[in-house]
Amino acid sequence: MFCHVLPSFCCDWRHVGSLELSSLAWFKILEDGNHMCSRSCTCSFGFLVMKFFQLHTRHCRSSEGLRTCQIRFACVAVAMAADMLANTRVGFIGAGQMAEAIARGLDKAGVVPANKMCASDVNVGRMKVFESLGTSVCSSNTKLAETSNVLILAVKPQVAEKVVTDMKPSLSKDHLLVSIAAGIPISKLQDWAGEARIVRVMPNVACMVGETAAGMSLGKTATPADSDLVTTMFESVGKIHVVDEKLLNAVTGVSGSGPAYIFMAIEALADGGVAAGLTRDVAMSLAAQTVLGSAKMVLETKKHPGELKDMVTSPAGTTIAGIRELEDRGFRSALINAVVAGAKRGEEMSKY
Ligand SMILES: NC(=O)C1=CN([C@@H]2O[C@H](COP(=O)(O)OP(=O)(O)OC[C@H]3O[C@@H](n4cnc5c(N)ncnc54)[C@H](OP(=O)(O)O)[C@@H]3O)[C@@H](O)[C@H]2O)C=CC1
Ligand SMILES: O=C(O)[C@@H]1CCC=N1
Repeated sequence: MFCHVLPSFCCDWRHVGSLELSSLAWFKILEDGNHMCSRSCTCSFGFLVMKFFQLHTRHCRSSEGLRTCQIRFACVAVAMAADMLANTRVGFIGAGQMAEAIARGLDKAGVVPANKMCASDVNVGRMKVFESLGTSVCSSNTKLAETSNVLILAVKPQVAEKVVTDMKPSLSKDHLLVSIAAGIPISKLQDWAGEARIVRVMPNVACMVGETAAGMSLGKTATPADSDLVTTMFESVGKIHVVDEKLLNAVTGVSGSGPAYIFMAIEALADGGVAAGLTRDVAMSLAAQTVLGSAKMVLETKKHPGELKDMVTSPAGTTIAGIRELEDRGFRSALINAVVAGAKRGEEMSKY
């Protein structure tokens, strides 16, 4: 069955921009896939499995054939993803809030276990935090480059140039540098880093709970396999979209900075609840759960938020009274302006 399916399958797989493999490697993966399936069924590479399922559906006419092939492709997907991640050693340059959020998320998802991550930071306290996660720590960024093939640049943008240029002699084309620094263009990162392959990602802090919203753009020498690896890593802690690099500042405005706006909204909703007589605990729980439920409704129903808002709004009822207040005070306009201001600030930062 594989002999029948494989040629067009390989073709499709390449078409979606994945690993380039010789046919021998493919057969090894197929064999390993069968072996791994029995012991790795719980592997969290659902998106890869789905890709394989979708691609394969075109090749199977009978439901029995489809089922058998789906199982085999699932095995292949698991084997490929495991193979890709097996050689990945993630090093965090800067062990601050975002590095911790990503490290915790990757470890929790089982995609990169803590013992395959390392961090370096000028702040000893932050290194201790990473040690407590079970990762190793390095005494310098240069040492980090010696032990890690995927480096996540997680220092503040203001120090990024010095940090990366200091590391340049220890970077080679075998390193993938994933920068999460706001506003720093790939062209500058490439100049500072020399031969390392560059991917720029704008995630948000919700990596920590597996619900990040991220955008990414690839540098010129980054490969489809790099794209797959970064996608796998960030899909294990949320959602990631590939965007044109010029739109990454817009991503920063919406979802990079967005959690801060939503935290403020939750705090303000809870304050309102307290003002109306609720205890702080109950008000906070109601406010946070309301944001969670509303976001889920947008994502799961795929209905326009305006339509969902109308579902809540009874004629002459309580909600329209509240909406009128918000409209009077420019609620929507304030959010739109906040996103645009964040994006504009990202553009300014890219010019330093
Ligand atoms: N916070 C967020 O929600 C998001 C942040 N980002 C981006 O992520 C990056 C990190 O942000 P964040 O985690 O908030 O920042 P943090 O300040 O929490 O983390 C940066 C860490 O890097 C350390 N550091 C400073 N200089 C060096 C150096 N030379 N070598 C190694 N480590 C060093 C800092 O130490 P010290 O404090 O002592 O200087 C600090 O511990 C930024 O570029 C930001 O734009 C992207 C998306 C979201
Ligand atoms: O405020 C900042 O600059 C960073 C980037 C996105 C979120 N925090």
